[in-house]
Amino acid sequence: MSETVLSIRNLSISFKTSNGMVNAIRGVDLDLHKGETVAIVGESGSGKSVTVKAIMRILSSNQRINSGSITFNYERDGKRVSQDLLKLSKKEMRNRINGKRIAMVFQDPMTSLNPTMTIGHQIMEGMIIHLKKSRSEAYERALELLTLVGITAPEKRMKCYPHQLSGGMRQRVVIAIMLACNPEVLICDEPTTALDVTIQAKILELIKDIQAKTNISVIYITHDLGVVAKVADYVAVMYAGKIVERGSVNEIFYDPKHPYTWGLLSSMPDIGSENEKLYTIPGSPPNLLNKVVGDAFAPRNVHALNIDFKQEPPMFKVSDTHYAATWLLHDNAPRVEMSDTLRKRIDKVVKEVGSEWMQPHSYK
Ligand SMILES: Nc1ncnc2c1ncn2[C@@H]1O[C@H](COP(=O)(O)OP(=O)(O)OP(=O)(O)O)[C@@H](O)[C@H]1O
Repeated sequence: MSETVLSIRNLSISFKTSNGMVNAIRGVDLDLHKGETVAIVGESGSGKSVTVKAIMRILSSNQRINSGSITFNYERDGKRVSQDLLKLSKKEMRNRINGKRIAMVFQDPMTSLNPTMTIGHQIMEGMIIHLKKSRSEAYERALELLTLVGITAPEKRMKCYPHQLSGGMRQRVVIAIMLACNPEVLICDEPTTALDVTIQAKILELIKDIQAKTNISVIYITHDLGVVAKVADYVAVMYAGKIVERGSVNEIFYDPKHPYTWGLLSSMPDIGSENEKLYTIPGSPPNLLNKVVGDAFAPRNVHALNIDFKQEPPMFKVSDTHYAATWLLHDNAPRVEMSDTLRKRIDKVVKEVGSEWMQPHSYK
């Protein structure tokens, strides 16, 4: 397996609110390796955005980091250094990390673009400030980046303002801006949801393409398991502020172990045929203002065991790369498998999505 670029350990984060403390992240562990894509999936409110915003240290001021570390291994002055990002000051984060070594693409490209500046200026700015490039060097590189992200007539586009471009083009420009400083990690927070399906597919292809060319590591946040299937090497499934299952994309799609993952896969729209009623997981996630006892998913889990209501399950090892936090994996638990209906639905989507992502994983 390739070098670990980012390693999150035991991360717990709460938010102070007028109703009390919201325990948004409860002991997250996550690794990102060089050149690989980890997708974080889960329902709304499961803690995906808080996790990546913690990496960038851009959480709101009511945040409290209760425990944990976020170790980033990166290149500085020609040497590999290891740094706990939680120990850096905001200023050090701004000068050394954000935008330069870790870049983030948000759902709405307009949040990252300045409407009053030409896109050329915006792509060149980071290179001039962070990489100390001359204007002409930055200009040449900006043209290359626009070409890399699939924008034709780049000289002409450099002079455009964001409002003169379509949504898909703006997202491409944001990706070009994010790549300008050659970051080692790119974080994409549902960057395609605001776009139509064809453009979505093109942006996903673009991110994969860039990864193949630059060996950048990517964290991809999404609700959409279809997207995961297309972009990810590894998947982390989040529920109520915890990662409840993680594994390679094949392990998560072919051999999911956590009943929550079964639920997510069953509710994946791509799987249901037109006649089939789309499945939704019954109930709703717990209120994180309250202390969670046992397995947070237990009240929604038809396969719940008595222990689920009393004790939190540890991460059980399924393979070197596959772990799941469900008591169903305990030796003494009854044997429960995903339903036949789900198995059939997964097989169907595998056929639909097809292609190389369902081939055995080869580690880079
Ligand atoms: N500033 C904040 N103050 C209080 N609670 C917050 C704050 N930011 C996030 N939370 C809470 O933290 C939890 C996790 O939120 P997060 O945005 O990470 O979810 P998510 O999985 O990214 O959801 P979505 O898919 O809807 O973006 C939620 O319960 C949310 O209400």
